Amino acid sequence: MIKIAPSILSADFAKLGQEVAEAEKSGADWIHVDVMDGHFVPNITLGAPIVSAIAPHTTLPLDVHLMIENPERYIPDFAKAGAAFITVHAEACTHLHRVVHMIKELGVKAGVALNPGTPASAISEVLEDLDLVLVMTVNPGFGGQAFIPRTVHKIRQIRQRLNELSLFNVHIEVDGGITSETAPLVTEAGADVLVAGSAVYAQSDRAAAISAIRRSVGGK
Ligand SMILES: O=C(CO)[C@H](O)[C@H](O)COP(=O)(O)O
Repeated sequence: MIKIAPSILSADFAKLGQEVAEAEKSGADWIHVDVMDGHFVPNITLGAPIVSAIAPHTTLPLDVHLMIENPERYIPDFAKAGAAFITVHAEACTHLHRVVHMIKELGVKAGVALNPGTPASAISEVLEDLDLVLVMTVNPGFGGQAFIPRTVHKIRQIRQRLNELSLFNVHIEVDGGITSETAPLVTEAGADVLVAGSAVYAQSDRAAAISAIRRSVGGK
């Protein structure tokens, strides 16, 4: 079953509680929260207090994507704030294995993200410890960017490796430029969680937007 995770990066920040509640009512599966620090990526968004503030407005899993340097400094705060998943970037972690285990020891599911320029091999030594691999299909930092087609082969490569290792429960999430046109390309390659920012939150009818993405991948 394909999961759709609207990214609140494209939501109205002045009414985030309502925005996450509306996404849930409109058929979303997870809520994706983009945390940016102005160092790892050239944009600043939000921190753990905002995650705490939106948590009571939804029953959906909060999928927190840390686009920050030194994520280990903030992981306990995001766990306490109610994150169901915490994803760190391979490029931001000198001690990736330690960081992944830190997330898991806090009782949170652990993900690692790869930028478009980072090969799948960057996570080969931690693959068996992960709940989720996030393949960035744009360079992180901003919503509304164009999907990078070259990232599709990496999704296929990672799904193949997960299958070889019998790791059938590890999610492959994609993020950036996901629309009804690009969603079939990534699900065919093996992605099962689709982050969609502008394709959901920039639309006036969020339920129709989520349905359109779901239909594009065969309603799976
Ligand atoms: O992580 C992100 C940007 O770094 C966002 O989640 C992503 O860009 C979603 O926006 P859109 O669907 O509009 O591309």
